[in-house]
Amino acid sequence: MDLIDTRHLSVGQRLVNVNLNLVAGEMLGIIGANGAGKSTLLHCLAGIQPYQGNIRLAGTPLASIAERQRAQQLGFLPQSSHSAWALSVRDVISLGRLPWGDTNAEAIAQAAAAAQVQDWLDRQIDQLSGGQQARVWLARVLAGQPRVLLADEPVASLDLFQQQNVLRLLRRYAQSGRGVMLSIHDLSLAARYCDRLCLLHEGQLLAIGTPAEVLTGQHLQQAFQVDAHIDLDSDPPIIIPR
Ligand SMILES: Nc1ncnc2c1ncn2[C@@H]1O[C@H](COP(=O)(O)OP(=O)(O)OP(=O)(O)O)[C@@H](O)[C@H]1O
Repeated sequence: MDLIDTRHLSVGQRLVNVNLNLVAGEMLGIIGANGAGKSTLLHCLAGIQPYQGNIRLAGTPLASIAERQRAQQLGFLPQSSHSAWALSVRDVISLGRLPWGDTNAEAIAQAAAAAQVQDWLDRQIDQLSGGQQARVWLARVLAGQPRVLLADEPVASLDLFQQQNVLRLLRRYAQSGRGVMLSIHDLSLAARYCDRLCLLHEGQLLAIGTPAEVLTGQHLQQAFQVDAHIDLDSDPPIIIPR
């Protein structure tokens, strides 16, 4: 079943006629050069960017879904988050329950454990490092237990161990019958963890499919202007500029 499908999704020249879908159980990686339109696409799906065309959430037009229901179904982790207030980690994670109007202690504890932030619940978020804060904001989204989790570069500020931890947990999250769509610059990690990839180039969908279908020399040359060494058969996969 398609959790998300877009038809002729456009935002001026920033996103042009993008047709894609997110299937239940899958993790879909959005890749492309700086400025290719990855955040713009995620912002449209998250309901914070006006667009032309159609987006459907589990078959229902997104525009016809009440804001609260939409927030229950779709969780969004922006590229960077910060709090204007000195909130505790527990308070930040609890914000993820706002769409439900509860403080489901089990959901909050599970989210904190998954993002490995459970030891900091009583600390102030502004007294954590950048990468530590990023995991707390991820826990906030997880606490809402959305059917579709959208994440804009969720591993950009994380160390090697936490990149692996977060990508594994997002994959498990998708495999539980939900869906995850994330933008990611590290193509080797994208190939290793994503079921399918969607390659954007200058706002257009250049390719969508399995990592082997999308990560070809020709596509990477067109999208990134690099001649890349690609070895998807090695474990882990290797994609680096020559
Ligand atoms: N608020 C905005 N108003 C107008 N144009 C914008 C706005 N935000 C981004 N853009 C433009 O839209 C295009 C796509 O930007 P977007 O942020 O979606 O790219 P991206 O693929 O996420 O890039 P990056 O990898 O650098 O995060 C870029 O040309 C950018 O300059």
